Amino acid sequence: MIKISKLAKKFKIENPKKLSEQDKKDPRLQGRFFHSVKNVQLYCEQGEVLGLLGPNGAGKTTTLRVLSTALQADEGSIFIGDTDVINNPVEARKKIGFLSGSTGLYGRLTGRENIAYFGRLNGMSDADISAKVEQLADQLDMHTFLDRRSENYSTGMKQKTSIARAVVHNPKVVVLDEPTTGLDIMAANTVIEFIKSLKAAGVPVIFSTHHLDEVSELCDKVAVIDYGETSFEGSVDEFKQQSNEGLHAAFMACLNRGEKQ
Ligand SMILES: Nc1ncnc2c1ncn2[C@@H]1O[C@H](COP(=O)(O)OP(=O)(O)OP(=O)(O)O)[C@@H](O)[C@H]1O
Repeated sequence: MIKISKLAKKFKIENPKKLSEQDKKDPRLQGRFFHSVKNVQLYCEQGEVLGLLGPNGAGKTTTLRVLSTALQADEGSIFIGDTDVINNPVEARKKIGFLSGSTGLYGRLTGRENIAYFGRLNGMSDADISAKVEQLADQLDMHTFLDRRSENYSTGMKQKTSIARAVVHNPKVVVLDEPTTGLDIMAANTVIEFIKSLKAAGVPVIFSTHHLDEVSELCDKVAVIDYGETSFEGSVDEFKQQSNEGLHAAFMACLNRGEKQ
């Protein structure tokens, strides 16, 4: 179970001149601080997949980075089962598999070595790592490139390796930031099937996406973040009911942008 309540995270702006034009006009910019996440809540039960939606800059990545302990929250609470993530980040980290958009692979290592390295960091035995890498290579269709140096991997190969690395230690929950962005249809499909296998194994998965068809196919729940606040949280059916003109219109109906601009 993952439960986020009233989460807030702001960043100090060291150089206001470097802000993007969009950020300069954003109501979350207050003095020297940009309040990226102001009031986010979401809840994902055992075996559920939650799709995190929101326009560019809404605060999805910031939320997922706080959830995965890469960033510290300013306010709010996060629980993974009984574990208080904000007060026990070291314990929480062992329970989380996190795919971030920004973490690179070690180019001089092969895919297998990259994944094994993370397994070792998580205290796994060599035998357990070998067995798990084989299983993940089957699931993510990685055998043809697994023993090549990762520096020349395609985007899809890199993403599959990063996903395998994120879950090698059998985390209790999995958090994926835009896992299919930039992938071709086959690689995206492999990743979607992999998320389905996590769900089947009872692992809660939260993933951010801009692809509404993935939400429809994969998710039990949807949360929409707009200007750093959860503007919708509910089941996929409830999300679809936000409009009778399709998923895109349902998403737009969750934003209420006009009220804030
Ligand atoms: N370190 C930082 N310092 C200042 N502002 C930041 C920082 N990190 C993020 N922001 C701002 O916080 C807002 C939320 O960013 P975030 O990356 O969480 O959005 P997102 O919903 O993931 O967007 P996208 O869909 O484009 O990936 C953006 O306006 C961004 O510019």
